[in-house]
Order: sequence, then structure tokens, then C-alpha cells
Amino acid sequence: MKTLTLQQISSFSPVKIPLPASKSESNRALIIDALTSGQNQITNLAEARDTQTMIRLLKENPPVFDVLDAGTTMRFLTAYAAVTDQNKVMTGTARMCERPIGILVDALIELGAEIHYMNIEGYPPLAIHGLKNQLANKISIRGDVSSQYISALLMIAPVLPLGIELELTGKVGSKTYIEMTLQLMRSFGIEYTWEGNVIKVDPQDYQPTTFAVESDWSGASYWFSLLACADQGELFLEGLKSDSLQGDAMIVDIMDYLGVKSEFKDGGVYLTKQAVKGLDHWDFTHCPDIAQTVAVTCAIIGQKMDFTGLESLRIKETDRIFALQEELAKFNAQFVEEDNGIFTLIPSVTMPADVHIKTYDDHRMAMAFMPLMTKTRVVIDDLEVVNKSYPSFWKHVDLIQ
Ligand SMILES: O=C(O)C1=C[C@@H](OP(=O)(O)O)[C@@H](O)[C@H](O)C1
Ligand SMILES: C=C(OP(=O)(O)O)C(=O)O
Repeated sequence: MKTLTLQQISSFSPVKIPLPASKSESNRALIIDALTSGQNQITNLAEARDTQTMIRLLKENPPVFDVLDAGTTMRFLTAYAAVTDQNKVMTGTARMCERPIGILVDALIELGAEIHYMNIEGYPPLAIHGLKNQLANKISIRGDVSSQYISALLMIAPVLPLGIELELTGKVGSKTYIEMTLQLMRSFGIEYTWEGNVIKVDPQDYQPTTFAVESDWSGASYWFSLLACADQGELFLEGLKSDSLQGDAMIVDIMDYLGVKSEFKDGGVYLTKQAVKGLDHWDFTHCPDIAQTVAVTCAIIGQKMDFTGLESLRIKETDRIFALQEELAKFNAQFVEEDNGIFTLIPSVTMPADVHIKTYDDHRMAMAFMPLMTKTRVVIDDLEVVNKSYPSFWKHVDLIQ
């Protein structure tokens, strides 16, 4: 593992950040493209390893789809391999094989797919033996574990002979990602209805389309945080639109309370510092990927805050709750679990002269803790971990002088 040392820098001159493209949008566009005649023109695909893995697997079509640590790639390709009636082994890193997939597999089996667990029931690796005849089109699916199962099923729905009527049960998390899936499908000519908790997609053809992937709002969140934590600075984040398909654009509203002003113009967003308005509580149910960003920001700027909607954080690249608690403690901040799923962030009062951050094979741990460099010298234990979603991240950090 290569470590990286970030020297302390509390103020910086205006910097333009050429953000990478969204891996979530890219991976959806790639699956849709694979399900159509391939006449689409998709531009600005993400540099993220998760997307590059998807591109490679779709192109080379090996008998084993090893997705590494990419959740969307695992879930979307599982549904894709089933609906295209392929024999495929789906596998990934050790952590990927601890991330549940049973809810998606059950739904695909109900639709008519043949899928077996090769090791532990409910988890990859999987042996897929295709979907020859569709047996059902009304499927009930829990919404409280991962929205990626729902997105995976929705994207294959138009090419199923009977379509899909999907009833979402229980609490539905990451709803913004389901909306992203449906809006992207609509860009490729698909009609759907979403009434109450039922989403209905009839069999229909995806239409050849020109689609440009937007810049990545999740990756943008670290730059908002950097400015919130700095004494002085200005940033321009290229390629972001206010009316985004990505729920993580919510970072604009959160950071407005935490001292960052956003102005959309010139094909991006200008960030400047403003007075901290303060924020008592935020619900991350529909934007789980920015919870780490906000927790670290609050810890650094001295904002005590309650976090809810963090249920899915324990089953992502790592147990993100545990990882946050451990690493925040290194600079005397706490992330305390109260009753009813509430976590209280108690900010740091004293900052050590340097802090060594472990990243737990989680790109977002490395990137979320980067803004700590505004207060102290930071050592990041695995610099390549960012490659999952943002390979050029450290190159962009170098632009901050
Ligand atoms: O559909 C997507 O692109 C994603 C959905 C979210 O996962 P969950 O639905 O599992 O919360 C998010 O955390 C992940 O980074 C990307
Ligand atoms: C959770 C994430 O990704 P995935 O679930 O696709 O691995 C993420 O990028 O934060």
C-alpha cells in the first residue's frame, strides 16, 4: 500500500477542479446500451474503476464476471446476464462477497432465472444460468437494503416479454438513485409509471440516443467540504448542473448551512465561503454516499449535528459507521450512536500535530478525510483506494496550493 502525506494548508487561491464523470450514471448508460442495438452515442463515461470494469466485462464477455469491489457493476450485470440468458459466474473482492444480493436474486428467480449461490446463500459468488421463460411480472421487493436491486430490475424490465410491475415494500432508501434510473431510461425512450409504491414498465424498445454523462456530485462533495474547512479559498467545480439526475447534489443545500455558497454559471458551480448558519440534523436516507463527507466536515468546523438514514452504510465498501468512528476519534471527534438510528457527531476540540487515516478499502474514507489537511498534517494509508470512483482525485488535490 502506498501512503500519501498531505501538508497542512489552511488557505488557497482560486482553483478550477475538472471533476470526473458520474459512475452511477455511466454504469446505467452502459447497461442500457448493452440492452439495445448499441446505436447510442454515450459521451463522458466515468474514469472510475467501477465503470471501466463494467466496460471491460461487457466488451470481453468472459465466463466469469469479476466486478472487483463495484456494487452497481455486480447488481446491474447480474440482472443483465440473467435477462440476456447467459451462463455466468458473478464474483468480486472478498468484501463484495460479504455484500448481500439475495433480494435481487430472489426477484430474478421469481421472474424465471436460474441462479445458484456458489458459497453462502444470499451473497456472491453466483452461478447464473439465464432466464429462458418469464414466469411472472408482478414482483414485490424490499426497498430498505439497497436501491441497486430495484435499479437493476427496472433497467431489464423493457426487454422482458411481460415487463415488470414492481411493488416496493417497507422503507425505501436511496430513492434518488431509483429516480436516476428511471430518468435515464426515459432519456432512452422508455415510458413508465410510478404510482404510490408501484413502478410499472411495459415491454418496449430502448431508442438509440445521444447521452452525455454529467460530472460526479459525490466526488464534488469533497471540494465543498475542503472549502467549508479552509480559512479562505474559492473553487470552481466544472461540469455540474443544478438540475442533476444525482441525489448527491443535495450537498449544495447541506453546505449552505455549513459555510459554502454555491453559484451555478459558466457550465459549473462557483464555491465561495459564507458565514456558517449551523445545522442540527440531516437525514441521509436518499444521499448515503455524502454522509462521510458531512461527518468529517462537521468534526473539523466544530458543528455538532445529528445524522439519520445511515442504515445502508454498514454494508457498503466497508462498515462506514465503524470506520468513521475509528478515524474521527484520531482527532478527538466522536460519532455516537443514540437510540432510533440517530448518530450524534461531536466535533473535535483539540487537533493533533498529525493524523494517520486508515481507509478500510473505501475510496470515500480517503476522500472524506482529505479536508483535514486544512488543520493538520494528514497521512492517508492507501492512496490508490480512490480509483474506485475518482482516480484523478490526488492530482486535483495537488492543484490546491
Ligand atoms: O445506484 C447507484 O448508482 C448507487 C446507489 C447507492 O447504493 P444503495 O442503493 O445500496 O444505497 C449508492 O450508495 C451507490 O454508491 C451508488
Ligand atoms: C457504495 C458505493 O458504491 P457501490 O455500492 O456501487 O460499490 C459508493 O460509491 O460509495
